[in-house]
Amino acid sequence: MNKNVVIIGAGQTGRGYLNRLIALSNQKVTFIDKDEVLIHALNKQKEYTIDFGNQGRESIVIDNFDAYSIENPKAVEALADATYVFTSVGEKNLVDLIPLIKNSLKNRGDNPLYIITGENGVAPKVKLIQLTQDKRVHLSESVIFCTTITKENSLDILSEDLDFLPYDIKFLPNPLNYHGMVAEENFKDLLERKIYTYNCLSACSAYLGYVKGIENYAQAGNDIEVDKYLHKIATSINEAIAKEYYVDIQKQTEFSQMAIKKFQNKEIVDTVERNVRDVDRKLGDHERIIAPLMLLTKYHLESKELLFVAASALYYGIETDTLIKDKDIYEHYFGMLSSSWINEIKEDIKYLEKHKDSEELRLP
Ligand SMILES: NC(=O)c1ccc[n+]([C@@H]2O[C@H](COP(=O)([O-])OP(=O)(O)OC[C@H]3O[C@@H](n4cnc5c(N)ncnc54)[C@H](O)[C@@H]3O)[C@@H](O)[C@H]2O)c1
Ligand SMILES: O=P(O)(O)OC[C@@H](O)[C@@H](O)[C@H](O)[C@H](O)CO
Repeated sequence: MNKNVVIIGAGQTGRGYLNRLIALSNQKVTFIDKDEVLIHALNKQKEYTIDFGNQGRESIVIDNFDAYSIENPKAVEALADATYVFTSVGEKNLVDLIPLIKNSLKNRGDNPLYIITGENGVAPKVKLIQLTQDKRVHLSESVIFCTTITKENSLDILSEDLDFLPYDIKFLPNPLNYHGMVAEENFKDLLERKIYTYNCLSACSAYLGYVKGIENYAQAGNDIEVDKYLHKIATSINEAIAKEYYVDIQKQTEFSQMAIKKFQNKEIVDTVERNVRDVDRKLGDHERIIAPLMLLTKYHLESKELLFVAASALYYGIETDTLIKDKDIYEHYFGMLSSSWINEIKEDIKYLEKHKDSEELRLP
């Protein structure tokens, strides 16, 4: 395939996952990133390796790329020549890409530009919507199921062994003929279901792991109490999600079981720290904790365990000073929930504060 491909964001997903699928299709790629140190390292080393730990898959050496910092005029040139631009910068950073992409449109011919987001979030492309004022620009989305983790002080990546990238075909004229990329017709539902199942359960392991003082992510997921919470929460949210998205309950249960299995897999050496990051985003109304709680409300269900996860996330935010400054943080983050649920969260916070110094926190 001779289409030019750019990946904005040469981090864990951009470098370790999106480009793996593209490199395995023998396609060249241009990375663009704001991190000058990372770009310098990519240009100096000219290759990096993706390892799969003990999952039984051979490592892959990746050397199919050029790499430019956003300040380099060659970044704009590469964008002007690109047919496909994948992003993997974090949903909240997408708006920052608008000036760069707009700039590249000035040097572009009539050819269409297809931007495919590779971000967690239920509608990440909305952040780029103003680009579609230019009729050449088309926005699509993909959903990232694969976990990729940077190795310390290295370009190399440790990855889950999964080459499966569903993407929204509705906004593209042709399928993406790259390894592992799968056209999805009913994409919006899949993306929401993924965030409310996988990322909800991921947040459960992560924030419960945090309050229990566990640093290794799979260890957190395998903790006896956390495991019990994960299964109870899955049972409640599955019922609501199956109803909301008209999915067979058995199919949704299997979906959540795959998520729990993945987050408990000790071969994927991930950290609680990576999974708790950006708590302000993760506590958003359409995100992994509040949206499933709202679905529970809609279908007259409840989960004390998920409320405790919400409290643990807030507690993490308070402790790390990473919440939005608001005089009423309960109203700010939980204003959509019923007052009785907000009161439960407040009680949970008191419990967490009371047991702050205990050797090992027991989940209530
Ligand atoms: N790592 C995973 O396992 C995983 C799994 C599922 C989804 N995701 C999603 O993938 C996306 C990327 O996550 P990641 O883990 O690769 O993060 P990361 O921090 O490893 O990489 C993000 C990269 O984007 C770059 N960046 C940020 N803002 C930029 C800007 N304005 N212009 C250019 N470059 C910019 C950063 O410098 C960094 O190199 C996120 O939306 C995340 O939710 C990641
Ligand atoms: O990448 P974030 O910060 O949105 O979320 C952290 C994890 O939930 C996430 O990376 C998952 O591991 C991933 O989405 C795979 O399901």
